[in-house]
Amino acid sequence: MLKINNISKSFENRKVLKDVTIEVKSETKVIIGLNGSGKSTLLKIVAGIIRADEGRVIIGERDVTLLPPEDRKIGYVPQHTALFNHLTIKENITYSFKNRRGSKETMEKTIDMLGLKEYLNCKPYELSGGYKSRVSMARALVSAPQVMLLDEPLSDIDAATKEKLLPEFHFVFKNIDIPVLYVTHDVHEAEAIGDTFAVMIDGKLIDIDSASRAFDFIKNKL
Ligand SMILES: Nc1ncnc2c1ncn2[C@@H]1O[C@H](COP(=O)(O)OP(=O)(O)OP(=O)(O)O)[C@@H](O)[C@H]1O
Repeated sequence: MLKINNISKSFENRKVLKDVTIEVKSETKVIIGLNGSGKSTLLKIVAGIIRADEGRVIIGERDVTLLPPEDRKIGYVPQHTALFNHLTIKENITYSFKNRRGSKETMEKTIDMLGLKEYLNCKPYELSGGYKSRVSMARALVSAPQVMLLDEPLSDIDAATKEKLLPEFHFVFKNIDIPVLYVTHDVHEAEAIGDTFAVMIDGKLIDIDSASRAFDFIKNKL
């Protein structure tokens, strides 16, 4: 279980997260929101990249609020993630594996689930955008995280490739059976990947019962 309790954050005296509280069980919770509503800031706080002004982040029984990113056991796929072009796909994936936990078995399972076996000796520039997304996902998964965070991981991907990837990612999330927090502004993507949904409006997070209600909610609040 991931618990985000009463998180607030200001930048230059402007409050961008306002008392955000959310619980994510072993499920994929999608946060839908407009540009600038605070989604990436929330993920970065959970990942430990930036510090909240107030509030706590709890993973299972561990309060990780003050821990550095590498001690949180979190897999994080940032927006516009970059791969190392001079390294092979295998080296890109094992790069984080070498520095963290995770077993050879987890690595092989991840590579298998994401259909990357035959590309291990390629360089990133030889792969399509869709396959690069699979590699970014694999890189986050090989260290056997207790929570996965994904910040618009398919924002650079064309619609047809997205159609193909979403069910595959859905399968991966079901298989790893940990809390997954997935950020997007695309309602169709949210529906395809999510078990539960929340909408971020101007720094406030509200649980909603279906992705299709997100924009009604946003319009009513604007
Ligand atoms: N380091 C920073 N310094 C100052 N302001 C920031 C910083 N990071 C984010 N902001 C501001 O905080 C607000 C929320 O940004 P955030 O990136 O979290 O939104 P978002 O919902 O992820 O949007 P997008 O979909 O465009 O990525 C924005 O107004 C942004 O300009």
